[in-house]
Formats: sequence, structure tokens, C-alpha cells
Amino acid sequence: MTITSIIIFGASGDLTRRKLIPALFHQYQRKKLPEQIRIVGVSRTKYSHDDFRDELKEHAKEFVKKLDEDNWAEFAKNIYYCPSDAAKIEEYDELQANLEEIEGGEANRLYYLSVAPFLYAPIIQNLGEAGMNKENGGWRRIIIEKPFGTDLESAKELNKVVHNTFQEDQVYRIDHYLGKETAQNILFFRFANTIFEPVWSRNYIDNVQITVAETVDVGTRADYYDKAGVLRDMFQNHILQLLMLVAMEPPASFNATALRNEKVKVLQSIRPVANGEAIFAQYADYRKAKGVAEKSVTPTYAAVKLQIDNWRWKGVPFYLRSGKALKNKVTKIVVEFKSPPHMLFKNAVGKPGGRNILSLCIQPDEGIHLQFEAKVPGEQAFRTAELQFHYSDAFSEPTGDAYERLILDAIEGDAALFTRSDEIEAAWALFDPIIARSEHNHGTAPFTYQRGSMGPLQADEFIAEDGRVWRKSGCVHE
Ligand SMILES: NC(=O)C1=CN([C@@H]2O[C@H](COP(=O)(O)OP(=O)(O)OC[C@H]3O[C@@H](n4cnc5c(N)ncnc54)[C@H](OP(=O)(O)O)[C@@H]3O)[C@@H](O)[C@H]2O)C=CC1
Ligand SMILES: O=C1O[C@H](COP(=O)(O)O)[C@@H](O)[C@H](O)[C@H]1O
Repeated sequence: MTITSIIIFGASGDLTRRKLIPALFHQYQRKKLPEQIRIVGVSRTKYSHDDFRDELKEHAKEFVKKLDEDNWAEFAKNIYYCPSDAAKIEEYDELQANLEEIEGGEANRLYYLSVAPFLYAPIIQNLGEAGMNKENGGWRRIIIEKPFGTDLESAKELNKVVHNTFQEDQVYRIDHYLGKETAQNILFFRFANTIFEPVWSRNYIDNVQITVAETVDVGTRADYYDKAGVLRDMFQNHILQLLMLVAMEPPASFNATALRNEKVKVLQSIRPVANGEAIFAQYADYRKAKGVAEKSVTPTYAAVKLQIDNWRWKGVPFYLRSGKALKNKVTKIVVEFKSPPHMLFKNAVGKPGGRNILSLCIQPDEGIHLQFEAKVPGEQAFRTAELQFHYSDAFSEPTGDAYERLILDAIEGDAALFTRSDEIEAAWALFDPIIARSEHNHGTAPFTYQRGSMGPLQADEFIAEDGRVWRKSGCVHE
């Protein structure tokens, strides 16, 4: 039986211990990993195999749900460590020799780049130069973490480097939002049912609102975040992915090419964002955080209006907003339907009413809420009622972390939930001008909002200019 190796560059880092190893452990417990598996950590720190296993176990106590010691001990036998400076080509002979010894025969290899983005290109080039990209008795694949570039030009450069060493079908650019069950459920909701798709267009939908609110602030990530800001960190990738799932046409089949073709078409149909269709803000004490520039204009919050110029969506605005240091952590998609063409009844509470609101609750509430108008008993008037679906009530299986699904997909060679090179470039092409505007911001600082608030007041004014409000979704914790 061919061995499968997962070789993690950046093995002593935060993502490895907090997400990757727990995800692999959970899949090992479920017996979803290949029987013959090697998990090999690579970074510069000088651990022995056992030091590395011990270190991971300490962290696993924090990040693994109900750590079973015996299961962990069995799992840890498959973990190895190779100290190496992956930026140095002269270290690759030894790395290759160590890997071959650990594998003990022909092996499939999944390389996982969990290092700082400036190391992606040198490591890929080194893998190529060392011949470690060659499908030599087993396949070779590579997962590349986000961010993939910092703008269109750098993403194109990186894609060039990638394609010099790997074929596109060997490349898995990760966006962990696509690994969330509730994000994938958008496609199931739309395409595994008949009753929603006929109303899923400009004929019935007034607008779509996507919110990704976070309570965490910049924390210890200022080095990265103050250069990235919310537009690069959340909009260009995660939020656009959610938008594509909501807006795409039904693919002919659920395979990587068909799915990604349809997603790219959505990006290509989005109208360039005009002045006034995006606002930027910073939480009040952001500039005091360690590592943030004294006069930083990096937005920690943004609201953006996108318009998709195609038959399905023409005239339906997509309002996107995301920020850090907000009141609640919640990701939700609110679809606001149009009012009935002629209203026969009145609203019992004197509000306009008559607009159905469908909320796709991504996290932490995982489910769907549908608001509709219902007759108030004893009155000739309606009031809003709600139908709710929650994953936790409907299914006994836990939804699991996004990385669990994505790593398994890469092992199985299914790239449907990963980003293709043209998709990532189209996303940057759309966001580059918005980012440029936020950076210059017409010479003024971004708006300010208080920590623990719902964001800047200007975000309410922004949507109010179109005669709309940010709709309450009903998603728990909103
Ligand atoms: N942490 C998170 O939650 C998320 C992270 N990401 C992305 O994942 C990647 C990793 O992030 P994170 O784990 O937080 O980063 P860390 O800074 O915690 O870890 C970086 C790792 O890279 C290793 N490293 C640095 N230089 C070299 C080198 N020359 N050769 C080999 N290894 C090296 C470091 O180990 P050593 O010093 O021992 O060499 C360390 O293990 C980044 O691209 C980030 O953007 C994406 C989404 C979320
Ligand atoms: O990629 C990132 O995502 C997280 C938010 O992820 P979630 O799964 O917790 O919603 C964000 O905090 C981080 O800044 C960003 O780099």
C-alpha cells in the first residue's frame, strides 16, 4: 500500500498546532486518513521527533475536543520532524534523504506551506530544484495558505512561480471558509432543493447582505495585519467566496472545474466599485496596538457595495461588511426579498413589513432562518414569524473544523473547495482599486468606531443612502 506523507513547512508555528494537527487527529480518529500515513513537520527549530510530538500534545490538550490519551499515542506514532531551513536550497538533499527514510518506500506527498507568505515562492522553487515536485511512484500536491499575494501583480508573480514547478491540478490554494459546512450548505440549499432556486434572482430578491463580524482585535498580528487590513484579510478571499456561492449559476456537476468556472464568471460580472460604494473605518485605539504604525490608515472595518451585471442579478446590490473588535462574532448572509406587489393586509406593529428575510447563518449559529409574515390571531393584520433550522438540532454528527474537510479533500485529489489561479487573480483585480482607495483615502483618516460596537455609524448611513437598513437576521449571537 502506497504511503501518504503530509509534509508541513512551518511545523513549529501557530496554524500547525492550533488547526492542522487537531484536524489531522480528528480525521485519524474517524479513520478517514490513509492507513499508511506520515505527518512530517519541517521548520528551523531543532526538535527531535519526540520533542515535536510532546510539543504538539501539549497544544492538543487545548485545541483537540476531548483528547483521548491512547488515541493520541497511536496517532503520534505517525508524526515525525525534520529540522530544516526551507529557504536554503543546500538543505534539501538532507531533507529529501530524511523524508525517504521516514517513508521507507514509494510515497504520495502533500506539501503544506504553513509559513509566512514571503517564503511561499522560495520554498516552491526549492522543491522544484530539488526534484521533489516529481511524481515519482506517488503523486505530489501542494497546499498553499492564505494570503495568496498582496495584490494582482504579486498574485500573478506567485502563480508563475507555482506553475513553473507544479501543474495547476497539483495546487490547492486554501480558503478555509470553503471548508465550513455552512458555507458548502449554501450550494446544497440552492441546488438540492427545487423551491428556492426559482426565486433566487432579481425578480424576487431586493438585496443581499453579507456580514463577517469579529470580536478579536489585531492582537499580536500587527506585523501582518497593519499591512493587510480588513480588505485583504477578509474581503478579497472569505467574503468574496461566500458571495460567489450565493450568486453563481448552477454548475452542470459538482466537480472542481465546473464549480470554479461558475465562480469565476461571477467575479468577472462584478462592476468595478465606484467612489462612495465603499467606506473604511478603524476601531478607536487600533493605532495604540503594538506594531501598528502611529499614523496607520489601515482599515479594520469596511462596508462595500457590489453589483453583479448579469441577467440573474442586475440591479440587486450585494452589501458586504466586516470588522474586528466588534460586539459579536457572527458570519451571516441575509437575503432580503421584495415586497409583495400589492399588499392586502396591514402590519400589526405599524412597521412596513411584507418582506421575507432568509438568513444563511454561517457561524457560530449554524443554520438557516426564514422570516415570513403570519396572521395575528383575532386580528386582520400580520406580524413577522420565523422558521428555523439548526445543524445542532437536525444532525447528530458534529460539523467539524474547516481544515478537517479541506486537508482530506487535498489527499483525495478533490480541488473543488480550493481556489484556482484565475479566480484568485480576478478577486485581486476587483479589490486592488478599493484597497488603493482605502490606503490613500483621499488624504483623510478612515472613520472611527468604538470597540464592542456594531461598527461605525457611517456604515448605517452608507446603506441608508440606498433606502435600506442592515437587516436583523435572527441568527443567534448576531
Ligand atoms: N495562524 C492562523 O490562524 C492562520 C494562519 N494563516 C497563514 O498560515 C501561515 C502560517 O501562519 P502561522 O502559523 O500563524 O505563522 P507562525 O509565525 O506562527 O509560524 C511560522 C512557521 O514558519 C517557520 N519558519 C519560518 N522560517 C522558516 C524557514 N526558513 N524554514 C522553515 N520554516 C520556517 C517557523 O518556525 P521556525 O522559526 O522554527 O523556523 C514557524 O513554524 C501564514 O501564511 C498565515 O498567513 C492563515 C489563516 C489563519
Ligand atoms: O483568515 C482569517 O480568518 C479569521 C476569521 O476566521 P473564522 O473562521 O474565525 O471566521 C480572521 O480572524 C483572520 O484575521 C483572518 O486572517
